[in-house]
Amino acid sequence: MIDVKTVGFRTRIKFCGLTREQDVADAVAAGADALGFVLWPGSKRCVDEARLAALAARVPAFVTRVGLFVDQQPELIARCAEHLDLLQFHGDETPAFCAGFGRPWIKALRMRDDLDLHAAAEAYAGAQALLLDAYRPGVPGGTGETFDWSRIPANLAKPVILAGGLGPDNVAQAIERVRPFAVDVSGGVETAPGRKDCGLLAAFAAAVAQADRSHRA
Ligand SMILES: O=C(O)c1ccccc1N[C@@H]1O[C@H](COP(=O)(O)O)[C@@H](O)[C@H]1O
Repeated sequence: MIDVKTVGFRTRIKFCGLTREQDVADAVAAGADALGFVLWPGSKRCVDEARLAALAARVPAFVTRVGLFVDQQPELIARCAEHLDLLQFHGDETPAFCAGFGRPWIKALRMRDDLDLHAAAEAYAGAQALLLDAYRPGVPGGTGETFDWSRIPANLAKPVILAGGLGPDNVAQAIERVRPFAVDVSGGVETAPGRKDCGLLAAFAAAVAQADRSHRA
């Protein structure tokens, strides 16, 4: 397991749900480590394969291109993977399904009351990390809601990507409480679904950097 308390550690940032070239540029300028593209048609942030290709081509080296899927056809995922560095599975995909595309992957888990995180970490042992998001029945993600961060055990066997209702105003508190490997945000840096705001992207990244500095002090 990664020791996030190591001197020099910095909390990684994933901005998710990008749909516009300018937002890609703004997110990279703000200091993004990863950019997420939603391929699930049920989302207002969904991009089709052509848009994915166009946006992914704008992402510079050393910034990870992440594709988000919710229980989708393997043929679509395989085609999209050509433009992606990492796959994010946000539905009920099995570990075997997630591992079937020859790409690194992460598994999103929605924090339902009965979720056993240790068991999930064991089941999804092949994942690069677990992304933890709020649970709302019938909605696979992107709810803009937080969850009880104290439910995340410190000794989980996988790196944690904390998501769900984060924004410039609460991300520092979230980092202080959880010490995740990375934070993931969509709605908290938008003016409308799929439309990121340059100022909010920068404010979010600044809040993460400030939280990291406070931790080291
Ligand atoms: O963003 C979406 O529309 C979406 C749809 C379906 C599954 C996941 C989705 N987004 C993911 O949810 C987290 C949390 O979103 P928010 O910050 O609370 O708005 C987001 O980071 C995406 O990874």
